[in-house]
Amino acid sequence: MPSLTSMAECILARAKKLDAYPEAQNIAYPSFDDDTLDQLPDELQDERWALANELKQLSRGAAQTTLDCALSAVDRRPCPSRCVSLQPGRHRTLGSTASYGEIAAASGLKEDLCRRFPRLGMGSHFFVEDSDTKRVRHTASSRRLATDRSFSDAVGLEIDELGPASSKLTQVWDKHGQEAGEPNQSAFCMFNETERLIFAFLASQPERTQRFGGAMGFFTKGETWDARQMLASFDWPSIDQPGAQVVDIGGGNGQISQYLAFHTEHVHYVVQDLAHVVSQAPSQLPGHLKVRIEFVQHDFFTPQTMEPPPAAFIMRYILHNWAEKHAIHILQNLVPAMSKGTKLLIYEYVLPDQPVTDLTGRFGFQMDAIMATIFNAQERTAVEYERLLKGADPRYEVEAVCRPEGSTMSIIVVGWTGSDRRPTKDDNASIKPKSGQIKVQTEWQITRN
Ligand SMILES: C[S@@+](CC[C@H](N)C(=O)[O-])C[C@H]1O[C@@H](n2cnc3c(N)ncnc32)[C@H](O)[C@@H]1O
Repeated sequence: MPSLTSMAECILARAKKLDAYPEAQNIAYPSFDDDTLDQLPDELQDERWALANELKQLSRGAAQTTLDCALSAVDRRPCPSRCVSLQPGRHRTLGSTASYGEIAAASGLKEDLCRRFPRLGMGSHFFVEDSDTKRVRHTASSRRLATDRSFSDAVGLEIDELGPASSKLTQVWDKHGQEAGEPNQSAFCMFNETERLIFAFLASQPERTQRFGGAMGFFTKGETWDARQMLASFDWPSIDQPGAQVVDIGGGNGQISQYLAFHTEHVHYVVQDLAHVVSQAPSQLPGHLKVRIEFVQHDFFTPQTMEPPPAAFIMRYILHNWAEKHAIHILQNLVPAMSKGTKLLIYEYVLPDQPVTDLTGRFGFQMDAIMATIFNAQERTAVEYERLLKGADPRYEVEAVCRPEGSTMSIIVVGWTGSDRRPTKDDNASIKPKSGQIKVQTEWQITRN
């Protein structure tokens, strides 16, 4: 470990880089009142995250850092979710400052509670109390919660749904085994005492459904999630021929197909999903894309029957929702429609095969824990994706794993080494999986040896 002084020098260099931003924009430096670095370009976000993270932990010491982490749920939970912030719009009666009595009247909570819990949050610069008037006002953190709906949805989802549900993970492993892979036996299901999957379960509770949707919107906005990565990672002109079809498996409302249709000329997109999704989705499609995009009901746990085979299949955010045996099943169901030249493009997090401390890298591990909690599923490393594909069918061949600069997400380009004709059982018997052939490079490209 470097000395504290040399770490501080590193911080100084980073701080200068970050300061250059408000200076160039002619805005104030960040404070607890006003987070002026909030709109930093994505490439600087990691710099910000790294600014003093390690030094902060070292200066607090091992025990206190661990306690801080353990206490964070107690620290934050009652404060934002119960007092003022998680229901923006609900407390418009409050002015720019409020007494504890006014907060109590607006929130319907006892004044005593409205004093104790915000004061706890104030230790983390969440609300601030004027020492003379004892009136409370927002800081940048509490104001953001009160004014940005999708942000408060994201925080609310973590505090009220995912955190409590994840406490059941070890009980799930005890009850169903560590290989537990059934989504209806997940920690989320155990916590909510249901066997219904999260979407079906939440469907009967509009507020929770809305919060889930808002949180997803928050987590997936910004350049690091951009659909452009799908465009950048594959040679689309090579398949953009008249008659070419691309199948968007579990494509939801066709968001990615819409984006790709806009950037290709000829390809016809077939968005497959469950009945209740495809019955609603076409109405959301802009009129000019209706001839290029078609919605078809198809359960990905049944074989594809497309004839002729499509130029490519896309799977975005599909495999990470499923444990290995189910993911293998989904991949095997593509086989009847695979042909030489057919590509499978998988858009997912691809976890590094090592612990990471940078912001975007850590998010993949957090999503891994969330997938485990909600679906008994997981994010995977590049090697695990290769193993999954080969386990489904040895004729799948990972051609590249691309993580464009600054992106959270990766695209795995998969080719098909089988013949043009429909595969038979004999094909399966004669082709053995090749292993240990991929090399992960530091820039997150994977190439074959
Ligand atoms: C996480 S969403 C991803 C949606 C879309 N691919 C995207 O990136 O916006 C998973 C999708 O899988 C669909 N899905 C779930 N089970 C399915 C099944 N058995 N067959 C087809 N689609 C399914 C869901 O309806 C949902 O649209």
